[in-house]
Amino acid sequence: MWRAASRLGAAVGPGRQPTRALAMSPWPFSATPRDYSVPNESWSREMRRLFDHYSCLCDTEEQQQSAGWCKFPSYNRSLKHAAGGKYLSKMVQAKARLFTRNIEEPGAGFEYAVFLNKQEKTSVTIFQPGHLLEGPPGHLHGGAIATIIDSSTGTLAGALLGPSMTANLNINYRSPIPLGNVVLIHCKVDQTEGRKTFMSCQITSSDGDKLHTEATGLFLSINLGRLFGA
Ligand SMILES: CCCCC/C=C\C/C=C\C/C=C\C/C=C\CCCC(=O)SCCNC(=O)CCNC(=O)[C@H](O)C(C)(C)COP(=O)(O)OP(=O)(O)OC[C@H]1O[C@@H](n2cnc3c(N)ncnc32)[C@H](O)[C@@H]1OP(=O)(O)O
Repeated sequence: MWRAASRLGAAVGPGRQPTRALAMSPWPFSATPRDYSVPNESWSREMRRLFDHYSCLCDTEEQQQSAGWCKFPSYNRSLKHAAGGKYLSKMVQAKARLFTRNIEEPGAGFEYAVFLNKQEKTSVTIFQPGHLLEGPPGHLHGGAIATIIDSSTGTLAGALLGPSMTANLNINYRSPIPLGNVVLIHCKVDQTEGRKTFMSCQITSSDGDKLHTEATGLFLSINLGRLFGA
């Protein structure tokens, strides 16, 4: 991992602090990673209500201990996820952006926040799909549904196992999702076998009454260095 990072020209390694190095860097980038999964002006009342509800479950250290919930930060680059929010390098993939965070207009694309319960190996994503994600008239594109499922299950797999990749995803689309409607994406780990983690996922309306989508997926933990040819 360290070897792969140094191949990227990163100022990381045992005993080295990339964020501090960045603070002294001449590059015009922020050293503080922006968390995109926080309320903005496009969030509906329902989206904010759900955000507050899950945030309350993980408000204090004490509550985190008992309930096991925490909000997972969401950056706009997967390299930052891999490095715990820090920049690994300014030079590599400078234009690369995480697919779900590359529409800049608030509310136009994927507005979401992931809450994890590591003890129970579950997560809930609150998701408000924007108007640029249209498939059937007025409704969410099936590929966008697959994307948010992949991101939600992938985040849970990544948080529990470290770097991992989707090997398989099976999706049953049960009822269309209207654009702008807030939905919940419930993910859980069904089974772990060595490097393999089998997950399942359901998308429901925010009151839980309507089932929109069901999915299962297989994630394989990987050596991140392999992605960079190490
Ligand atoms: C991406 C890393 C980022 C790091 C992140 C760190 C923390 C994460 C935290 C937050 C993340 C934030 C956001 C997350 C957002 C999005 C997540 C998106 C994830 C993706 O969007 S990711 C892109 C799509 N994804 C691919 O692009 C994969 C292409 N693919 C491959 O790279 C290889 O294919 C790989 C690595 C999957 C396996 O390769 P490999 O060489 O390591 O393993 P191998 O083939 O030997 O298989 C070992 C055992 O798994 C079984 N097996 C394999 N594949 C199977 C299948 N499909 N069905 C059933 N069983 C299967 C074999 O049968 C064998 O089983 P057995 O051991 O029993 O014989």
